[in-house]
Amino acid sequence: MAARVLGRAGRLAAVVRSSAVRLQLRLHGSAGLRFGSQASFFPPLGDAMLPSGSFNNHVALITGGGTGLGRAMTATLSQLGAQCIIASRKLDILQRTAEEISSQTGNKVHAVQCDVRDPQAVSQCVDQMEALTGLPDVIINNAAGNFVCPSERLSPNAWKTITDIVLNGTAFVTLELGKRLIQNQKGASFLAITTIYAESGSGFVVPSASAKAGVEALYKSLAAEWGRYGHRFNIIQPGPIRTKGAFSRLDPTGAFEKATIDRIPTGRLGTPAEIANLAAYVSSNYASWMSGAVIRFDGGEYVSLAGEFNELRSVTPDQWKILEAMIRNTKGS
Ligand SMILES: CC/C=C\C/C=C\C/C=C\C/C=C\C=C\C(=O)SCCNC(=O)CCNC(=O)[C@H](O)C(C)(C)COP(=O)(O)OP(=O)(O)OC[C@H]1O[C@@H](n2cnc3c(N)ncnc32)[C@H](O)[C@@H]1OP(=O)(O)O
Ligand SMILES: NC(=O)C1=CN([C@@H]2O[C@H](COP(=O)(O)OP(=O)(O)OC[C@H]3O[C@@H](n4cnc5c(N)ncnc54)[C@H](OP(=O)(O)O)[C@@H]3O)[C@@H](O)[C@H]2O)C=CC1
Repeated sequence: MAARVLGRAGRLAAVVRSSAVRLQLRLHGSAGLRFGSQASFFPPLGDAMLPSGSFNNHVALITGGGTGLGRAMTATLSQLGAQCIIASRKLDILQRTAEEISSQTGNKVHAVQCDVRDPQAVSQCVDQMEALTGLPDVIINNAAGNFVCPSERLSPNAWKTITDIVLNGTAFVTLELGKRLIQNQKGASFLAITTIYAESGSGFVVPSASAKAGVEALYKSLAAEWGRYGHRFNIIQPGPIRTKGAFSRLDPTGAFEKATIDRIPTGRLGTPAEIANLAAYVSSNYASWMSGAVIRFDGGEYVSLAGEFNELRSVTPDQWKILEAMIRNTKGS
């Protein structure tokens, strides 16, 4: 009897061992489910989520509002009734965007040239804004600079350029407006756009990771300090959303796009309209109790990268039968 049981266990172990070799070969050959196919479960919606008029009589400043995600946020706020000011270095691009959005929504978008690295330029931009619209109710710090680069190739000026735009630029805009709003006893919503690797850090984008982490510390600190002046401070950490500015500097050949999508549990990139809806909600009076929040908006990419067993997604149900048998076979060992 004992010999029969031992014989059966031995045969099972042999089957399991040979199946395990086949399984290993197949895994190394990247067999299994294609993760990207899950996108059909998560179709993006493009229309504005908040009721129309949610930003009537509101003024919004969006840095970097001429392109990419900043442009999408400006379009949504403008559609919902806000008077917007968009600010960055390239006046021609800002003016084109402002005209296009104004003509679509019927609400004025103003273009103001400003390099956020220069505190004097920021102060002049706010002067111009005060003259055009008065002080803002909504401030979105969205302007940024970035490129992939091995850290050993970074010059001091490369480091300074990125950290000046991202951390110092956000601080200059926030402090200049904060002081004037406090003086005028006017409350406002401040939103900073960071990135998921502000939390984890990331190789090859080290100046950006360091500066975005600084922006998060700045906003969490001011959420605690300036609530007494009527100011809210929140952070959105986007995952990958296709924009010319980001993709041309972070994946110039397009070689990494498929791998990026494959690791996102919702199987696709985000869209500018989706983040614009979230930014509009966070900046609106519907979110008046939200301050100090850090909202990760990445289709699940961060947790997907973090969990050390997540690669087991590529194991098929048949392969699981084998793995389970192997694990159960360890009983008593
Ligand atoms: C594996 C991933 C695969 C796929 C994913 C794809 C995409 C997205 C996924 C996630 C995104 C997550 C986060 C995104 C964060 C972002 O911020 S994206 C937004 C990017 N947008 C921009 O950067 C727009 C603005 N950028 C610019 O204007 C320029 O690129 C700038 C360089 C940042 C600034 O221009 P400026 O004219 O002021 O500066 P320069 O004089 O040209 O350069 C200053 C110094 O930097 C050095 N430099 C410039 N480029 C590089 C480079 N590519 N590599 C190394 N060094 C560089 C330059 O030489 C200067 O230094 P110096 O020579 O010592 O003087
Ligand atoms: N797209 C993505 O996948 C992700 C984006 N993000 C973040 O989203 C935000 C928007 O990025 P995205 O739209 O993709 O990229 P863009 O390159 O389109 O946007 C960056 C904007 O910043 C402005 N800008 C750059 N330098 C300065 C400066 N010195 N002064 C003022 N404005 C400046 C640029 O305008 P100009 O050249 O006219 O100055 C541009 O409009 C950024 O904060 C980025 O870090 C975060 C994670 C993922």
